[in-house]
Amino acid sequence: MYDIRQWRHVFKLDPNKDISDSDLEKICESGTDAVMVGGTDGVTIEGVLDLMSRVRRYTVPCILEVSDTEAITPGYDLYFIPSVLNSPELKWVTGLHHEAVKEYGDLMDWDEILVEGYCILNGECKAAQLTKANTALSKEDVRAYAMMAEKMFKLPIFYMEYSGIYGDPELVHEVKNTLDKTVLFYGGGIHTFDQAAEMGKVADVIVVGNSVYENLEEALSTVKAVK
Ligand SMILES: CC(C)=CCC/C(C)=C/CC/C(C)=C/CC/C(C)=C/CC/C(C)=C/CC/C(C)=C/CC/C(C)=C/COP(=O)(O)OP(=O)(O)O
Ligand SMILES: O=P(O)(O)OC[C@@H](O)CO
Ligand SMILES: [Mg+2]
Repeated sequence: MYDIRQWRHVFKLDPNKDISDSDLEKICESGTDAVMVGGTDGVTIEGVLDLMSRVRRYTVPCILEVSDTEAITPGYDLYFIPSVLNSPELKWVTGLHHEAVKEYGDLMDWDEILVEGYCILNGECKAAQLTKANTALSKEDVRAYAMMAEKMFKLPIFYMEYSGIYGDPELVHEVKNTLDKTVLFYGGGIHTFDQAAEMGKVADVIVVGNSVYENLEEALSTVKAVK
């Protein structure tokens, strides 16, 4: 139904932040491949439902990136489920997932669910703090997580998460060369056309989050940089 291997660009909206109708229209009509709803903190069912109903006015695919079992609702096109491969706490790798599948497993349409193998690389970001991710990683460490995601666990997505800071395009390039089928998502610190173009050359899909709330016109320019 949705072929993420064709995607190049995703906007990530935070249910914990306000966005006006006119800004949301620009985002949804920008030519991005999808709008993903997700955040680390303050993710409530009200926020998730509000963004879903407002993004639904447009034809752009709408994804919920699940970070809290209390804030899941039917009605999204796809559900992305993060599993933080470099967290030492089982809870963030398979623990919460086990609880959620116990509760919703029989109701779930598994064709709508894609697991993201997360590798968090900015130790200062909220997701790293929450999951106590080990971000002191060498190139070999990151490549090994990518290989595990693809070859061992057959995950559809490997997500290099720098949330809040611009990452290392050379490392992203190395990881891209490690992957064959698994789609490489890059997210973090993309604000400008040039940054999007640079990361877009090495990652399959770039994710643009916070800059939407900081400088929307520049954020919109990132779509044209990769498409
Ligand atoms: C009928 C019905 C309800 C259907 C739906 C079925 C369905 C989809 C069920 C889900 C089943 C399932 C397996 C759920 C998993 C549950 C879960 C809670 C998993 C844990 C996820 C996880 C590891 C979270 C940790 C944090 C994380 C990695 C978040 C990702 C998003 C992220 C990094 C955002 C950036 O953060 P932000 O808040 O924007 O940070 P700043 O403010 O600093 O920018
Ligand atoms: O907010 P930014 O830094 O753009 O990061 C995007 C996304 O990877 C966050 O999960
Ligand atoms: Mg954010």
